[in-house]
Amino acid sequence: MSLLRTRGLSRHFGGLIAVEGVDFDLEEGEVRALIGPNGAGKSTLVGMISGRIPPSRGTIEFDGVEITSWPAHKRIMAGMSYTFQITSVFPGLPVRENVALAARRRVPQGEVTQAVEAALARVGLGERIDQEAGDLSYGHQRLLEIAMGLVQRPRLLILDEPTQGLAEGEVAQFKALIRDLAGATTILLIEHNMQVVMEVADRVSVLNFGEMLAQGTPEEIRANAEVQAAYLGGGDAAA
Ligand SMILES: Nc1ncnc2c1ncn2[C@@H]1O[C@H](COP(=O)(O)OP(=O)(O)OP(=O)(O)O)[C@@H](O)[C@H]1O
Repeated sequence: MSLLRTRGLSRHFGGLIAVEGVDFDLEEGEVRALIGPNGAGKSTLVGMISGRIPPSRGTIEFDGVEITSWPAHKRIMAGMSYTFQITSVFPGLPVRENVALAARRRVPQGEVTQAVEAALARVGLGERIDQEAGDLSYGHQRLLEIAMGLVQRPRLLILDEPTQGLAEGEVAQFKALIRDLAGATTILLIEHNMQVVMEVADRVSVLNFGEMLAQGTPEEIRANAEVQAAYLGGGDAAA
């Protein structure tokens, strides 16, 4: 059974069709990359999956339960974790406190300290646990965000452009982390860096103008003529 399943999922903003009729299935334990040109609808799609954006039409099931109208916090409780672009980091609080706050909803009180330390060690920030989050480099703040997702022990971890702004060494660390998590945690990754996609994803889904253009292994996607025309051939993401 799929862990996540959408049927006919659509979102319109006034007359603009951001996402249209998307049927999307994620199998338990897989690493899936979601790619597509700028404005293709990737953030809108994961916004609907994570409960931040209400769909105009369609349904979402998580672990066999229809969750289409559930608020975001209820989805987190059910094991869905969504990390994006630093906005959830409190710069004035120590790294440890940031992760502990993220742990609150999912981790029993007595296990929080250990869970926080384990999550930070996993992303390579173990030695920075007592620093103020605002003093971390941009790349380390991105890794902190991932730790804040991981500490929730998610069944589905959704990462929105996790390598954006990371230094080369941090990207390598990120790839190793995803390989380490693969199998135990289902991962959905919005990613522009094609090298990362090719190296870590089991399967790739391509959105174009709000519709699912293609899905397949990284090799199949790389060889797909339609995808090349829409995406890989043209813009900066081909690198
Ligand atoms: N709140 C909104 N109001 C109006 N239009 C929106 C809104 N959010 C997104 N859109 C539009 O919907 C379309 C899809 O946007 P979305 O951000 O989902 O694409 P994306 O694939 O994530 O792009 P990027 O790679 O640039 O982040 C775009 O045309 C965008 O301008």
